[in-house]
Amino acid sequence: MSGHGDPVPMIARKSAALKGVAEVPGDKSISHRALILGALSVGKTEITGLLEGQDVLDTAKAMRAFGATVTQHGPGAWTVEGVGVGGFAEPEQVIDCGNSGTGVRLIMGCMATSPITATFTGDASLRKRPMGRVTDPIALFGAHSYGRRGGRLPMTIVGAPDPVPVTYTVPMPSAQVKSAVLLAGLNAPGQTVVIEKEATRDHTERMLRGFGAEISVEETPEGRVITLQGQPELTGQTVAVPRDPSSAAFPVCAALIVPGSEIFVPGVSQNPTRNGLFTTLVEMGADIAFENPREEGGEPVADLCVRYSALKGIEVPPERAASMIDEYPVLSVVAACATGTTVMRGVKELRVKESDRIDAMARGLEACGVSIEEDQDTLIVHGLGAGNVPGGATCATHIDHRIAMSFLVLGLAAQQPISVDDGSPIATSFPVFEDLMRGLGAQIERA
Ligand SMILES: O=C(O)C1=C[C@@H](OP(=O)(O)O)[C@@H](O)[C@H](O)C1
Ligand SMILES: C=C(OP(=O)(O)O)C(=O)O
Repeated sequence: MSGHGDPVPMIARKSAALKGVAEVPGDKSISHRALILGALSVGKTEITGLLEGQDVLDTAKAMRAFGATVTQHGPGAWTVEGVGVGGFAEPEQVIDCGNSGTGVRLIMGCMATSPITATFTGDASLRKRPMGRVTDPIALFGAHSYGRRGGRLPMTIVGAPDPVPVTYTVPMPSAQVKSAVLLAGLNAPGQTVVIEKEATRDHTERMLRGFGAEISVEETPEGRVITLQGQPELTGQTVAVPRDPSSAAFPVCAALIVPGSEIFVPGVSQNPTRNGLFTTLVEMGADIAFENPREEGGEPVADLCVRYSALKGIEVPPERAASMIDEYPVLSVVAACATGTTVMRGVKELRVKESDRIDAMARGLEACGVSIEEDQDTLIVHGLGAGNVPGGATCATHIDHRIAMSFLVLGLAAQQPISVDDGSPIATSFPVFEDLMRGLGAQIERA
């Protein structure tokens, strides 16, 4: 919701070894897509393991506003009775996507080729984020958009009454933009082609195929060429949402930096377009066993067994950035506890997330006594080694869940407690974070 309530200051203190099982919630990206594709299908979609974070709840509400019937039956168990491709009704009220870039951008895409008008808004963080990256390609289908200067929310989209198919090369590595174009292409006649120079998370492609769309992906020297046949009949499916690797990152990184820790994190998605953090941590010397690899709900998953490790800084290959884009904040915390320097290049997309994540991490790490270097596209952290981060600061989270969780993780291993000014945004993606971390032995409290 666009209202951002009272701030919730939180504090994390140096903790004894973390132990136990961390059952992290369902994947946020897949949860949004399950609701949206369910709404665009004919018949009933049954979802288990849905993330009940605020971002996803806002998408559920939006799908109701466009005419779908979305019902919760129990924890994580939801059904969607869809209206079919091209069947969206015109919402009577403003669509409030709260804190969620994924929600607003994907929904703008899927209404842009229907003869309806919708107005979108979000919280103070989302209202600062660029929407031109979606309104540019949907204009090619024939949609019009009227927003604030700089392509900011609130924004009204007038859908194309007679959409034409589009061939579009995504100018930045963004699964949200790729997905918005594919979802718009669903209700255009003929073939919509999306070209991405760097592979980004592929849940939309996988799920569109699973719901019955004709979609092909070709790896070419120019990048991944995705071809979608327009106006398919999508039919309701059963979707088992795997656990979110981006949420798993927090207990995993906490266990790596708190001496003596050993935790088990079951059923985490290992989709190769999402698992860059785990590859990076192993290169830094992390003791992570990937047990029982299997397929669940069309995604590769594994159980992770993670033990405290003495880590060393590395240079993260820039071409890995898209597969770990949301994990750089917590990686920079791990880097502060490693020996040597960790270089993260090719990360300028971090500047347009819920906050400018390069700036937020740089300022917070400096306040905690860690030395950093940054430029527009780079963050470099000079690690102090395990147990040597002074801490003793309050870090600003800028309505950004991942910044809040990252500094709370650092507080578990720092010499002095670390506070965050506002932990409330954690509920957007990981509503059980506090309880889950405390269950492992982490000293995290509301301040
Ligand atoms: O498509 C998605 O579900 C997402 C794509 C990424 O954003 P961009 O597309 O802006 O890179 C990521 O940061 C976000 O958390 C979820
Ligand atoms: C960037 C993120 O989400 P969104 O873009 O959906 O707000 C995130 O969850 O880290």
